[in-house]
Amino acid sequence: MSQAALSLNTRRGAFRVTVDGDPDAPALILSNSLGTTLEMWDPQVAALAKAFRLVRYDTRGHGGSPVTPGPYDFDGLGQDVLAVLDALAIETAAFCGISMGGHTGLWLGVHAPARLRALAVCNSAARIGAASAWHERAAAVRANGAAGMQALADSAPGRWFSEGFIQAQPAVVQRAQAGLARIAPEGYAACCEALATSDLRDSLHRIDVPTLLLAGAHDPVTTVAHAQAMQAAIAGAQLAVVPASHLSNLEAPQAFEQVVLEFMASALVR
Ligand SMILES: O=C(O)CC1=CCC(=O)O1
Repeated sequence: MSQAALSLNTRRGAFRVTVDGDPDAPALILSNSLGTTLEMWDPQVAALAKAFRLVRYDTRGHGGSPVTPGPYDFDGLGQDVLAVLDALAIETAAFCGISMGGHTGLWLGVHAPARLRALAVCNSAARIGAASAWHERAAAVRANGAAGMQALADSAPGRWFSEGFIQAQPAVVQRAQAGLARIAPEGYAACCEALATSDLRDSLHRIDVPTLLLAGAHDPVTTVAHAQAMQAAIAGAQLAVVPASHLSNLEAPQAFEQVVLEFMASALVR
C-alpha cells in the first residue's frame, strides 16, 4: 500500500509527490513518461520501496503538478527534479525515468551529476522523435483541447504496448489510456515542445554516473538501437533489453524491476 500523494512546495512550484519506503534508505526518484502520472509506477512501488526511500512526482504539465504555459524545455524539467529533491532535503538520489522521464535523467546526468548516485534511463533516447512531429502534436492538442487528448488516448496503445499485451491485458491498457485523456492539454503540448527542442546526443559523453539503459525489445518509439547508441557514448553504461514495448514497466513489470534493482544494487555499492 503506497502513501497518499502530497502537494510539495518547492522553489519551482507545488509538485504532486509520493514518498514511500524507509526514510533512512537511499533515495530513488522516479520520473514519468509523456501523458502519464506518478501512478504509472504503481506496479513497482512494492518492490522498489523495500530497498529505497522511493520518491515519485508528476512531471510539470501532468497530473497535480504545475501546468504553467509552455513551451517547456529540459533545463526546466531537470531543474524541477532538483527542486523536488531540495524540498525533501535529499542531497543525492538514484534516478529512474521512462521515455520523457529518462530524457530528464540524461539531462541530470549531463548537468547535475553531483546530485545523482545512479541513473536508469528506460525506453528513452538522446533525441526522441522528430521536432516537426512534436510541434504538430502540440499544435493539435492546443487546437482541440480535451478532444485532442482523447484522440491521443485512442491512438496510444500502438505507441505504448505490443499487440499481444493489448489483447491480453485490456484493463491495464484502458487505465493508461484514461489517464492520458485526463492530462491537461497545455501541459502535454508544452512537454511535446520540450521533446521537440532537446537533443543530448553531443553531451552524453559527459555523463560519468553509473548508468543503465533499459530498452524494450518491441519498442517502436525509442528502440534498442537508440539505447545501443547511448551505450556507445556513455562510458561504462550497461544495456538491458526486456520483452516489452514502450511502457515496459507496465508490460513487463517483473523483468523491469529485476533489471533496475540489480543495476541499482551494483551501482550503489561502488
Ligand atoms: O508518443 C508517445 O506517447 C510516446 C512517448 C514519447 C515520449 C514519451 O515520454 O512518450
